[in-house]
Amino acid sequence: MLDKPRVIESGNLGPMDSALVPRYGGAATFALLPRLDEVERADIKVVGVPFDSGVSYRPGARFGPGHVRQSSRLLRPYNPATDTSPFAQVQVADAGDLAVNPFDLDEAIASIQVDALELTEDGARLLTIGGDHTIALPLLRAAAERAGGPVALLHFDAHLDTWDSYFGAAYTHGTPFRRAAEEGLLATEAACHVGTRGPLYGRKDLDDDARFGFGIVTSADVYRQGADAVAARLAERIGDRPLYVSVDIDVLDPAHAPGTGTPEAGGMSSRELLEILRGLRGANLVGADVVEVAPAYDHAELTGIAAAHVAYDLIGLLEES
Ligand SMILES: N=C(N)NCCCC(=O)O
Ligand SMILES: [Zn+2]
Ligand SMILES: [Zn+2]
Repeated sequence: MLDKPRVIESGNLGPMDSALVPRYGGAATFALLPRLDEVERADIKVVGVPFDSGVSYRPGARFGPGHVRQSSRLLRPYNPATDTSPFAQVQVADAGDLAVNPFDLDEAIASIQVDALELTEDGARLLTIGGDHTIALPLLRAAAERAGGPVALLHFDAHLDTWDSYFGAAYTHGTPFRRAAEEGLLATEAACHVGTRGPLYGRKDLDDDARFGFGIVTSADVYRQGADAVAARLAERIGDRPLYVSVDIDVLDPAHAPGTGTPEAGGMSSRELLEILRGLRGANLVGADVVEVAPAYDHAELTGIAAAHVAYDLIGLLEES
């Protein structure tokens, strides 16, 4: 059967209809959505960046996009938490994976930026699946260019990722937000890390981070204050600025997301992360990524499923922006 029945709402081509086609068969697109070449145009494009040449510990996030797509087969079209059907009001499509050079980091970063600009030329917004966190830098460059200036940033991560360099290298998965701040891509008064925890190299890491203007909501803050209060504070800080959201899946506790490259104990639950995202409804989201899914360390698709659900809620936020 070549022409598979799809859910169609408001003229938008949605996921394959899992009541009529086995959702576990055939090649996976994100949430079984149509490929970009199957639609005339798309308002939101899901794109994979299979790249992990910037990692400082376990490799494997290059397999993240394929794994998250596989883990997204069970997503359904209606999200009761927000009373919305994220694929109904706008056209969402899977743009496949970027062809990124694994042997030349500079070329990879440059090409991700070019491709992100090309994919958003028609006004579409991107939900990117990584890939290691290095890719957030070119994605932020493209987002700031499209927004016409610095963007607000919510960075969900166990790590600050504002370190300066590793082995003398300036472009790594531990440094993208320092580079972004140096390049003036961020409205740093509206930039915040959420979910940070774990040992640092020294007190200086926090001082440097504060000097760039980032706010910090630690994993312990989320635990003590709760998701709703944290989301309200973040929403206030962001205001109506164009917002980019970057989710490093290691923001979740290793119990919720074991399949990642630099795991740290004491993290948020998937429920807390999803509830914070839902508390951001009304924000002016211009782009988002979910990165650092390394399937070789995943069990029972825990990490892939968490990443797929986070991406699904991010699409809901993009759709409403
Ligand atoms: N972006 C992620 N996932 N990790 C950064 C860890 C940097 C380090 O090795 O200290
Ligand atoms: Zn991290
Ligand atoms: Zn990170």
